[in-house]
Amino acid sequence: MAGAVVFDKVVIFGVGLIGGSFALALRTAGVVGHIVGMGRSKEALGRALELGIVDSVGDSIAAALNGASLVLIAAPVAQTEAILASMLPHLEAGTIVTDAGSTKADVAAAARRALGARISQFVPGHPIAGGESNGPDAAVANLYQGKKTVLTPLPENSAIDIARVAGAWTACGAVVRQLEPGEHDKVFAAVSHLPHLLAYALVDDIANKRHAGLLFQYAASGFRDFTRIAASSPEMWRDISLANRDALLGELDAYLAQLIGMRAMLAAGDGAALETVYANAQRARRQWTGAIEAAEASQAPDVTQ
Ligand SMILES: O=C(O)C(=O)C[C@]1(C(=O)O)C=C[C@@H](O)C=C1
Repeated sequence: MAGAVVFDKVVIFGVGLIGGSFALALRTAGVVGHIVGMGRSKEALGRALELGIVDSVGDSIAAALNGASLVLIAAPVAQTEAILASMLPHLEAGTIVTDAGSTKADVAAAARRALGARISQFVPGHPIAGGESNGPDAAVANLYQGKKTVLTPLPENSAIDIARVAGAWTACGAVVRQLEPGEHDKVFAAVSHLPHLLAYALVDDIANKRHAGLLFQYAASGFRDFTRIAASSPEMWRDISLANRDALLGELDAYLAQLIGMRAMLAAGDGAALETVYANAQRARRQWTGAIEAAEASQAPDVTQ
């Protein structure tokens, strides 16, 4: 890849869907020398090695971090502080550390507690891509292609380190944006964390009904589309929900108010009011998907030449 930043040694904590796809994407782009996998599951690490996602599995944090150019933490967000604290004694001055956590204010605070004066080496990030499957077998080289990655740099980060982390994500095919951590957490509470909570809530509610078997037997594509994300990792979403609790509570309250309003329309048989909500939502949803399609078309290579 012409002009791309090259990373001699990349260490990835968590070699599942997110970390594994990062490894495969960097490798496909030809911007990485050696990739070391780290993590708590020996089974996942072995599988990542077998699939060629990583070149080796770290025997120890000291050995893994020796000469590392870039470290990605792709583990549930509640583990960030412990992982960074375990890295600190072995962290070389030239190593940049980033993460893929879905919440950013708590990650920044955890990093400050764990790294102290070395905080400048940590550039927080969040790739806006994923899926309900996890583990190394779910990893794919094109997961980040055309997707956004949001960096929420800290005041202590150098422009060079921010650019290097941005370069890694650009090499993966992602479009890099920057947000302030609090703003990031508010945005994703609304458009990612709340939808996950709602999908889990609906499936749990149905599953707990006496006639759940009958209901699932007839549930079709509408239910499938609405609830796909309820198949995601409960541990990951427990951590995200708690880490972004205040913003998520705010969004949940607003949604409950919307539901109460719609319940009243339904109870009153007010079809016009219900239809207005449905029409507003349909218009907004179509505008949103239209904008995505237009952006994809403008990014697609010109095949007419
Ligand atoms: O597609 C999915 O399954 C996802 O959950 C992806 C999704 C999202 O909510 O859009 C979830 C968490 C990540 O932080 C980014 C993206």
